[in-house]
Amino acid sequence: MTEAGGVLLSGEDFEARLRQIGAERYHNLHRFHHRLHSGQCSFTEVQAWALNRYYYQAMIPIKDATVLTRMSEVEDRREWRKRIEDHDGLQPGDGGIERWLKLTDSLGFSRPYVISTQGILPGTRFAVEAYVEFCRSRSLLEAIASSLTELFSPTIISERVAGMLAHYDFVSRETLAYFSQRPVQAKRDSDFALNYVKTHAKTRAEQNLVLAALEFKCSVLWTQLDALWGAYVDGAVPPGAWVAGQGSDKEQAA
Ligand SMILES: O=C(O)c1cc(C(=O)O)c2c(n1)C(=O)C(=O)c1cc(C(=O)O)[nH]c1-2
Repeated sequence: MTEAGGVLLSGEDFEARLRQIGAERYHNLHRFHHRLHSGQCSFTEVQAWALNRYYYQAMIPIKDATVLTRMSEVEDRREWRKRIEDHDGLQPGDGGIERWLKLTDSLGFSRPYVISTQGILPGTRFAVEAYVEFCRSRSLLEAIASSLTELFSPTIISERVAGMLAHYDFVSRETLAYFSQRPVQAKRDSDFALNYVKTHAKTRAEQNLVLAALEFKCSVLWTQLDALWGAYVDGAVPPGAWVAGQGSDKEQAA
């Protein structure tokens, strides 16, 4: 049947279109990730990546909390709240944000500096804020669809951990512990999100909104890496953003 936006895609074709977006646009294809995973990043570039990505990590549970408030089904909330628990942990010293801070600790940053986010790039801030705002203002279907990049994250995470362990003597399995939990969590989360969009996008127009949400999210991830490349590989650090030596434990103590 033809309707607004085209012919309704079968579940199989719809999923294939989603996977095609990942194959063409996911941030595993970005040159910054090739540089990071193949050992070509300087220590400063790895520091900049970890410092900036902290903001993404810190905002994910806030994004997920806004999505949760719009879920009217108990089963959906029960599933979705696990995402918040993964990042915030169930007690102090636990959870993904804490594990990310162990990474920034190991790279020499002081925690108050990282948590303040004062040194992050404007490009990081704008991209992450756009993601949170998208999830706040668009339909629940689009908000859930925008998390579907996680379908593709287990592969990039295994490439990243293997590559970074092989090439950088300043990282270890312990300092990369954040990533040890993510593939299982991402699989669980993306199974739920994929099933949700396949069940709830009942018209082609809705399917198109889901596809567009995934494209938008790929751009959120891509833009963050563009910002890192411009600032720390090309050397055009925007005014006010972190430069090597700032925000360190040593600076804090001085
Ligand atoms: O390491 C990565 O490349 C990567 C990618 C993504 C993603 O694809 O959005 C997430 C994560 N990691 C991640 O750790 C994470 O907690 C996460 C949550 C979400 C989301 O959209 O709700 N994506 C991602």
